[in-house]
Amino acid sequence: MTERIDHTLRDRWTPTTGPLPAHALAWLRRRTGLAEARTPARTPEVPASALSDAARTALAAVVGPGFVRVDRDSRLGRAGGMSYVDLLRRRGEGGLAVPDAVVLPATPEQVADVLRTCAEHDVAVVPFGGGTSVVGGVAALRGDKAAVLALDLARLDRLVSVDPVSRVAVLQAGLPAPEAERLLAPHGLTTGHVPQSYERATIGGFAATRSAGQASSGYGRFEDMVEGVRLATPVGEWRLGAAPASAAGPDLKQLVIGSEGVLGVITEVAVRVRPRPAVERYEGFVVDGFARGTEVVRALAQRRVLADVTRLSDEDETEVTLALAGGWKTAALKAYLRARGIARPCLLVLGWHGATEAEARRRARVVRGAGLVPLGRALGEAWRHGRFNGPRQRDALLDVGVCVETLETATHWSRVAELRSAVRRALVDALGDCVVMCHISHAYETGASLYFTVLAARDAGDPVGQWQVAKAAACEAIGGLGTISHHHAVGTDHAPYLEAEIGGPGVAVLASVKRTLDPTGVLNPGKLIPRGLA
Ligand SMILES: Cc1cc2nc3c(=O)[nH]c(=O)nc-3n(C[C@H](O)[C@H](O)[C@H](O)COP(=O)(O)OP(=O)(O)OC[C@H]3O[C@@H](n4cnc5c(N)ncnc54)[C@H](O)[C@@H]3O)c2cc1C
Repeated sequence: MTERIDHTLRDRWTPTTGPLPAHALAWLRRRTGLAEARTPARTPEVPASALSDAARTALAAVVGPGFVRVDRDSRLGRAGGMSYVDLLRRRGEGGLAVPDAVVLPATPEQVADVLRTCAEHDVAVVPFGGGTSVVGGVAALRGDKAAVLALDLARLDRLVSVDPVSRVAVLQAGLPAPEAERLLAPHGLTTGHVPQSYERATIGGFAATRSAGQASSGYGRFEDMVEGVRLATPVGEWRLGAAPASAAGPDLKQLVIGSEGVLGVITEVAVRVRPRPAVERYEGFVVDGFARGTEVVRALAQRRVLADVTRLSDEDETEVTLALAGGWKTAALKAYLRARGIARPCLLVLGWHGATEAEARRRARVVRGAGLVPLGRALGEAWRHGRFNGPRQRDALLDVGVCVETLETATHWSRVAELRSAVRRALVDALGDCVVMCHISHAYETGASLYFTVLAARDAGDPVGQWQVAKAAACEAIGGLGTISHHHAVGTDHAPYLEAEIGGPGVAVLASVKRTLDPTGVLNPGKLIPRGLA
C-alpha cells in the first residue's frame, strides 16, 4: 500500500515548502495590502473516538484489527480535504470535523462488508481516495449517525486487467494517478488524465467527481474515459458498463460517475486507455486581450483542431505570472510585447501529444495565422515543468497570511465574457483589495470552463468567514449563467446551489436512488444532495 497520508497531517500539500521569493512577497504586499504580521498555526483539537466497541470489533473482523485505526494521527490525516478552508481548519481556525476511525479494506468484497457492518451499527462512511477534494467532499460529517469513519481506499491499489486490443484497463479505485500510470507504462498505455492534483488524487476519486485533467481537450474528461464501474453499496454490488455504447435505457453508469460517495463506493473502474505519446510538444503564445484569445480558442474548438492541452490566461493572470517570474528575461519579454503593439498580453499555452515529432509539429501548425505572437517552446515547457506546483505555492502563500483559493465554472461561448465579469465583480465586492485571475483550461465546441484564482490579505479575525462570504457571492453570481462546478464537484460547498441547476425533480431523483441503494443513509452524509432532501 502506498502511504499517502501525513505531509504532515495535511495542513499542507507536501511536508516542506520553500519560502516565497522576496520579490513575490513585495508584489503581494503592494497588490493586496498584506501586512507583516501572521497568525501562528495552532494544532487542531481531536476529540475522543465515538466508535462503539461493538462496531470496532465487527469492523476488525472484516478488515483485520490493524486496519481499523482510532489513533489521533490516522484520524487527523483523513479529516477533510484540501480546500483553503480545510487547510485553515487544520491550522486551528474554526471547527474541524475529525472521523472517529479510519478503516482500510483490501478488496471490493471487504468494502461491501464494511458498508453492511456500518449500516448495522449506525456508523456513517466517508469514502476517502486521495483526500484532495476542494469542495468539502471528504468532510467527516456524521449526519444523524452515532459515529463516522473515513473509508480509506489506499489498499485497493491493483491493476486488475488490461485488454490491449480494446484498449481498456481495469484499475482499482484507490490507485493514486502516478501509480496507475506506472502500472500502465509497461503496456505502452496511459489514461492521459493529468489534473493539477495528479500527485495525490485516485482513480476512484476521479470517477466519483467527474474530474477533468489538464489534457482534457485531447483525452477527454474522466467520465469520457470510464467504460465501466464496480460499485459496492449497503444493499449489494452494482456493476455497470457492458459495452462501449448501449441503447439499453438511460446510461446508469453516468449516475454513478459523479455520485461523490453518496450512492456507493466505487471499487474498480474500467478505463479507456491510449498509447503513450512518444512526443509532447508545448509552445507558448501571447494574444492581445482575453476576448481575442477566447475567439482563437473557440475557433480551434469548433474546427475540432484543439491542442491536447489548451490553457488561456486572462490579463490579470498573465500579469501575475510575469510579475512573479521577475528577472531580466521577463523584462525583455515585456519590452518585446510592447514593441509588437500588444497592449493587453494574455498567455496561451498549447500542448500537442503525438507518436512522432513530425505529427506533433503538423498538429501545431493549425494555429498559424490566428494572430498569435509565438514565444516558442521554452515558455510552453516551463509551464509543463511547473504544472503541479500550484499546491506548493499555495502552502507558501498560506504561510505568509494570504487568503488563496480557486473556484471554477463553465458556460457556453456566448456567455463567457458575462460570466467572467460577474464572478470577478462578486469577488472584488466581497474581498476588497484582491487579485482575481482567470483562465480557460478546458474548451469544447460549445463553450469553455473558467477557472479563477483569488489572492487577498487574510482577515486574521475571521479567515474562514472571509472566504465563505466571498465564495457564496461568487456562487450566486454563477447562478443562471453557468454551472456551479465544471470539475471540482458538489461536496458540501456547492450542495445549496444544486437544486437551482438541476431542478427539484433532479434532486428528488438523486434522493430516491440514494434511498434505494443506501436505505439507512450511512453513505457520505451532507454531500451532493442538498441538506434535508437526502
Ligand atoms: C491543488 C488541487 C488541484 C486540483 N486540480 C484539479 C484538476 O485539475 N481537475 C480536477 O478535476 N480536480 C482537481 N482538483 C480536485 C480534486 O483533486 C478532484 O476532485 C479529484 O478527483 C479527487 O480525487 P481524490 O482521490 O482525491 O478524491 P477524494 O478527495 O478523496 O474524494 C472526492 C469525493 O469523491 C468521493 N470518493 C472518493 N473515492 C471514492 C470512491 N472510490 N467511491 C466513491 N466515492 C469516492 C469522496 O467521498 C468525496 O466525496 C484539485 C484539487 C486540489 C487540492
